[in-house]
Amino acid sequence: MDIVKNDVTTYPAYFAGDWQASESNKTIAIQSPWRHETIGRVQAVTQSEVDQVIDAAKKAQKPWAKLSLGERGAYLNKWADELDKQKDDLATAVMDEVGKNYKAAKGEVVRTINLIRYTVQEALHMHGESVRGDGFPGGSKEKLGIIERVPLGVVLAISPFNYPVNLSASKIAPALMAGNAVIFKPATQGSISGIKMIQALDKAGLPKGLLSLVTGHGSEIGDYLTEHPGINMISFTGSTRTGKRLSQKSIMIPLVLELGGKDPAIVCSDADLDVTVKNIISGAFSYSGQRCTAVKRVLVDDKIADQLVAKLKTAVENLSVGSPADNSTIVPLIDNKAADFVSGLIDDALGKGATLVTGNHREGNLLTPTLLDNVTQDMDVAWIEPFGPVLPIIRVHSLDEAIKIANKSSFGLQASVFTQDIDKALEAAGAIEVGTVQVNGRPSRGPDNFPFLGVKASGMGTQGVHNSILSMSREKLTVVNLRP
Ligand SMILES: NC(=O)C1=CN([C@@H]2O[C@H](COP(=O)(O)OP(=O)(O)OC[C@H]3O[C@@H](n4cnc5c(N)ncnc54)[C@H](OP(=O)(O)O)[C@@H]3O)[C@@H](O)[C@H]2O)C=CC1
Ligand SMILES: O=C(O)[C@H](O)COP(=O)(O)O
Repeated sequence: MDIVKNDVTTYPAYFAGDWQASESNKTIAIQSPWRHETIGRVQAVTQSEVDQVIDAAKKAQKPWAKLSLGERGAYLNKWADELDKQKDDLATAVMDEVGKNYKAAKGEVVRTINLIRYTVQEALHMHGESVRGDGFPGGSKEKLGIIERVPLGVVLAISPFNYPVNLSASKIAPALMAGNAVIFKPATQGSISGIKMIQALDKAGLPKGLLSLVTGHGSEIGDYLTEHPGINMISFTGSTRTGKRLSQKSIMIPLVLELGGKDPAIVCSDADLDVTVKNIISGAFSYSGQRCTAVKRVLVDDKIADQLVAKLKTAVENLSVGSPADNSTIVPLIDNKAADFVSGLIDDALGKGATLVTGNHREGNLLTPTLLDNVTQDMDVAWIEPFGPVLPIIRVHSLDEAIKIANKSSFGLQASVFTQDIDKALEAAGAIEVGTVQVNGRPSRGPDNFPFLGVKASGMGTQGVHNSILSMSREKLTVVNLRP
């Protein structure tokens, strides 16, 4: 029941299998970050509606969990088929709503279709185990433990703006395959893409009540959802600030938090500079740096720093800047506030003596890619996540110094090490306090069958298809006491 008025669509929320307007009679306007106009309106869902959908989810979860894995998987495969039919439309929605370039938006949708199908296959191939008691001193062989994985109940999935389709489905698909019901709260800027994605799931004929989509500002309904006693697990991706709040508000339920990052690219003196530059540039600047796994600082050995900076400068100046519809790498940031934040970090660094190599032009929320050299540890840009197209270069005297600075960050998502010496790479990988170290490659969440995790302020728990299914289920032990 999308309502179109003056060319602007008002989208309903999805309450227990029905598309409905909220009783609040309030909607939220979604502004396109690059078309600079309202592209749709979404419902501001109320607390009592949250109560109702959680109640419905609780009821629908029980029969869902009784279905066989194959039956659950059939719904999800139909969902993937529907998304495949709609992939151009969905990619356009992502591009319009969050300003991702069309090619990357389409890539996100295709990745999501593959992720859903892979999740089905992964769940089909996961199995429990059994154990006999005689492995423990005094235990007996007659005690047969059957260990199965059972669902947690109702999973709350909260996604960020920058991957509105993929980071939603990567929570919803494993939750459903593990036998849970889902309450899905998309980022407000990202809701239209989320709604379109759920319209496809609805077409797959999912049982009513099993999944609901609640739109509304996190600042208004976020705490209510998080603290709700009907929620049994939260899977969250977003900023460290919101993630910390969730971990304070939620009460004794498992959480998986994928949060911010300040991923360093450590460049040793023996690095292959062409490989290094290619990876740093795409790592730092794709989607204007609005990725948690973007390269957010370079720690380069003094001996090759001049050479590296010259090559990076040329590459940065060749990046396309402009409209997502033209497939530009550098696109307008999600809003003006985000652009103000990045500009503030650049100003702070320049005020404290950093060298502007290139960039630092701004038109509204479109910032040109900016390279800062001679960044020092007293500058905010050395430590704070910009979520924008600025790359600070910190010169170091040794790998040890690079590792020390890398580890001084409060974040611990990923790090890259560029060197042709595998022993050195492995030594560094062992010493850097992050979830993942990439040797001679840019930080990256995928491929989605890999575990994905952050430590310190970058998160808690692990995603990736297999781990997501594990995190959304628990062990259940049945002990059969056999006759001796
Ligand atoms: N490690 C990772 O995998 C990733 C990390 N990120 C990080 O996310 C950030 C950017 O994403 P962004 O969307 O701005 O992050 P936010 O933390 O602002 O928002 C993330 C989600 O949380 C919701 N939210 C806001 N307040 C609350 C609350 N009190 N309770 C519950 N939910 C709430 C938001 O809703 P609403 O939109 O309505 O405010 C949104 O759905 C960056 O720091 C980035 O590094 C992003 C992607 C991946
Ligand atoms: O939101 C993010 O930035 C992602 O989790 C990173 O995903 P990517 O490495 O595939 O871009």
